[in-house]
Amino acid sequence: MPRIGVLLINLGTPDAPDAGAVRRYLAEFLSDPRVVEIPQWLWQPILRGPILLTRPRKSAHAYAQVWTKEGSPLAVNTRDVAIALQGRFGSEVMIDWAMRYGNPSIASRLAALDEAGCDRIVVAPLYPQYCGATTATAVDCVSAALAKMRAQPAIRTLPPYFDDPAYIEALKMSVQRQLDALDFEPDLLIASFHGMPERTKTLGDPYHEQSLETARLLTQALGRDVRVTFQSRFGRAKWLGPATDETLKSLPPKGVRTVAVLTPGFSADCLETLEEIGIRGRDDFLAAGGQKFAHLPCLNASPEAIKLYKNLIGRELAGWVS
Ligand SMILES: C=CC1=C(C)c2cc3[nH]c(cc4nc(cc5[nH]c(cc1n2)c(C)c5CCC(=O)O)C(CCC(=O)O)=C4C)c(C)c3C=C
Ligand SMILES: [Fe+2]
Ligand SMILES: [Fe+2]
Repeated sequence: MPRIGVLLINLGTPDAPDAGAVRRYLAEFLSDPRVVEIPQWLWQPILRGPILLTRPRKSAHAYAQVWTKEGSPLAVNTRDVAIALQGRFGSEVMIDWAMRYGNPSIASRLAALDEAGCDRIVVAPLYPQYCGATTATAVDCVSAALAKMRAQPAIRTLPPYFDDPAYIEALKMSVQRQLDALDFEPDLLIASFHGMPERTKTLGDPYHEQSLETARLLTQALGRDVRVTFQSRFGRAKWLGPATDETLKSLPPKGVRTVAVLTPGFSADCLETLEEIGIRGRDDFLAAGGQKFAHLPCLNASPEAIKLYKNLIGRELAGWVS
């Protein structure tokens, strides 16, 4: 019987690409005070009113464009990482996966690991850069589930790995492999990270700094420039910039005709990479006069990714496995 569990956690996704499922998902996600840091008495009427009345239909349309036969890309890619990683560990270690919002929930997979006899668990939020809205809320959710258990497992959490040489190496290998497969040499390589409200930086969130450091190390490793941008702006507040969409539109008039965009802050391809970058980003760039556009896939369950996670998680298992 396995005694050690590993729970890979990713952000979350709707159960289906329809407005009802997207509404349920967005209601849970956007009610998290770690994600929208506005007092709930003020925010809930806005969320339950204009946002949940209009956004689900628009988002469902976007999800439908990237949905796969097996389900949401984020869930499928995260599941595939868990399956591939299980093959790299012995039967003493049980690898499972969960979504912070939606299904499979963190509480349900922790319960499954507990039932399988795991009394030691490594919690691995699959976010290279720490952010209150991603890493912290995943750990909060684990803690909330543990708070309901009489006999708790021992817990270790995977630290952010934004500057880990193993992560930079995985990104470098993956980017080089994908650039080699293109039929063009891009004038510019862009690293697009998910955005955050700018004030979270002043409040002490290290996300911005860690994203810039990842890009700096990747620039060094690749020996070529990497332009940093931030995507997926939400709401009216000022977000981190420069914005990916505005940057893509501004480049062709400046003579940049071909680009390749990577999304190194996302461990798995999802709506934000496949639709926002792969479809809308491409359209924006070509409409502005660009000639060739490539969206480079995330690490997903690639050999580079599995080698990386084996290494990162293996370190957390020190003293727990022989
Ligand atoms: C205030 C709103 C949002 C913050 C803050 C935010 C931070 C944040 N998000 C990710 C990663 C992902 N976000 C995804 C989808 C998504 N994000 C927001 C809003 C905020 N994100 C919304 C409303 C949505 C849903 C889709 C939409 O309606 O536009 C996803 C993809 C989910 C999927 O199902 O594919 C990911 C992944 C990070 C890393 C981050 C902070 C660093
Ligand atoms: Fe997001
Ligand atoms: Fe988006």
